[in-house]
Formats: sequence, structure tokens, C-alpha cells
Amino acid sequence: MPSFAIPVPDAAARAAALERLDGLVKPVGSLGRLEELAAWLSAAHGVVPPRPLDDVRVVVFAGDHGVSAQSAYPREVTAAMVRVFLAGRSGVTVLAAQVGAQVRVADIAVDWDAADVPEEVTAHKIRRGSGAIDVEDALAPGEALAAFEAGRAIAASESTADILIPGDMGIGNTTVCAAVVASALGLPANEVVGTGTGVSGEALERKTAVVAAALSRRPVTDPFDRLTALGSACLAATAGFLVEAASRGIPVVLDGIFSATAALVARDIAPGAEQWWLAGHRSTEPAQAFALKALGLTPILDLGFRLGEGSGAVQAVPTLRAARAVIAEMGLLADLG
Ligand SMILES: Cc1cc2ncn([C@H]3O[C@H](COP(=O)(O)O)[C@@H](O)[C@H]3O)c2cc1C
Ligand SMILES: O=C(O)c1cccnc1
Repeated sequence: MPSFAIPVPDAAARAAALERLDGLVKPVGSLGRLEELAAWLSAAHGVVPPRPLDDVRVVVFAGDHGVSAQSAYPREVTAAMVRVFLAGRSGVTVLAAQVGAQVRVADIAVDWDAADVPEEVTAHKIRRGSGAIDVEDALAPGEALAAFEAGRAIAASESTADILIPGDMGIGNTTVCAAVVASALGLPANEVVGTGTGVSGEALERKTAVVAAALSRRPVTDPFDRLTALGSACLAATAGFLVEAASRGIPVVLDGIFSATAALVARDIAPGAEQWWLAGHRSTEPAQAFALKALGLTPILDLGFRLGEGSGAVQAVPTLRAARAVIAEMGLLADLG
């Protein structure tokens, strides 16, 4: 397994931020979580106040999953949505436009004929779709590492961003995430499986049975083997993206179940990387809650989002900018005289 040197956020900048926050014209601690976020950003940027968060970029990792039958929507939606992202009409692109964030789509494993899709979208393609994890491995030997490296290269090419956000598009991906989180944390299928795009009743029971079958199919030996057995190419690429961002000290805002699952695997590959990540929002998926708890991350927002794409993380950006404004612009009690 490759190893990574993960830098540590600046403790002196954090201490200076906390001291300044206590001296602002307000009762100590009265801006709650915003104060914590201001200190976190100061430590991440190594300076008080932290830099303005002008350059926010979302990368949507798109790919198909062999368990797409466990979704409430057909597999073809993945490819169709890539076109919607490019047209700027998806949930995440509309929300991103509101906060001035850029959105880029990376086709890692979409199962389609991508002939008329721009080269920058398909440049990191690993394969088409992935194995049905209840009966076979998701990936062939070597593909998890290749996809991980593709994700690292994508983060490297976005390294001037102030904040990076991983997004996802892939019908069936909540089934894969449930399996990966259950495997990583030793949880039973019925505790991690959620409704995804909206399955209920017998369909939810089938989805749970698929995850249980995937978990008992064969043991996994390490995080890359977990991606190979139970994951997908875009999950591996997202994990690589997160590790590379952390190794460059670029703050990341995680989104819903997909990015939290990738983060759990990325942390197991590169311990300490989680210090560079914030949880943008709480999704309704139980696997996301388990993954964030294991990572020690508390969601910034709780708006009942269950979309993915990076949408919840994008929606947290105004809150981060507010945290930065407070520490940069509020007056000091000491100046009141
Ligand atoms: C139109 C549409 C747009 C989406 N955008 C994100 N997802 C989200 O839903 C999917 C995961 O849920 P499941 O595991 O139940 O398929 C992923 O594609 C995820 O990105 C969407 C799903 C649909 C249908
Ligand atoms: O919360 C999420 O991230 C989510 C939930 C359902 C489907 N896709 C994503």
C-alpha cells in the first residue's frame, strides 16, 4: 500500500485565532460553531485571518455501479446527468453558481459511449461500470490503485483552489457506500443501509440483502482491497482526490454519503488526512453518519439533503465565508476603551 506524508494544520495559527475570537466585540464563545470554523480555517491556511474563500471548486466523480438495480432510478440516469452537469442545470451546478463555485465533471466509470463528451471530462476514465459486489469484485486487480492515482492527479490539477469539494454521480452508489462503511467499521448491513434515491419496503429489504451478501462474499485485507471487493472506480478516485488534497494542505468540504465513505477509506490509507476535511452537511443516509463519527467530523448544516453531487458541501460555503468574515472584520473589545 502506498504511504503519504500528511502535513499537520498550523497549531500556532489556531491558537492565535482562538485568542482573537475571544477578544472580539461579543461575549466569549457567542458565535458558536462559526468560531470553531474560523479557528479551523486559520490553522488550515496557517494565518489569521484565513485567506478569503474566493476560489471554490467542485469535482463531480461520475461512474456506474454494478448494483444499480438497488436504486429507485435506472442506471441510464448517470450518463444523462453528466450532460445536465455540463449544461449547468443540475442541483449542484445551480447551487454552486449561487456561491460562485466552479464545477468540473470527471467521468471515471460511466457506462456509455462518451464520443461526444469533452476530453477534459473523460481524460481520467478507468473503466465502464463496476462489478455487482454481491456476486463479484467491483474492480479488477490494479484498478483500485489506478483510479486512486487518477483522483490524486485531479486534485493536483486543482491545487490552487482555496477549498475543494468532492461530488458524486452514480446510480447505485449508496449501496456500494453502505457495504464499504459496514466493512470498514464492522457494522451489520441493516444498520448502514439507507433509502438512497428513495427505495422502501421490499426494495429496501433487497438492498440490505445485497449489502449483506457483499460483506460475507469474501474477507478484505486492506483499504485498497476493500475498494476492489466492495467499492467502485469513482469511490477509489475520490479517495485519491482526498488524500492528495490533504497531502497538499488544501481544505476540503465533504458532502454526503459518497464523499464520507471515500473519506473513511482515504483516512485508513493516509491517517491524519481527516485534519484537512470539514463535513459540509448531515445527509439522511445512516452510513454517512457512521463514517463522519468515525472520522471525528461534525456536520456544519442539517438541511435534510439527500442528493449528493457535492450539493450539501457547496451549501456550507456561505457559512465558512461568514466564519472568515467574523475573524477578519469584527472589532476588538480592547478597542472599546
Ligand atoms: C436524477 C438524479 C440525480 C442525482 N444526483 C445525484 N444523485 C444521487 O443518487 C444516486 C445514489 O442513490 P442510489 O444508490 O439510490 O442510486 C447517485 O447517483 C447520487 O449521486 C442523483 C440521482 C438521480 C436519480
Ligand atoms: O445524502 C447523500 O449523499 C445521498 C443520498 C441519496 C442519494 N444520493 C446521495
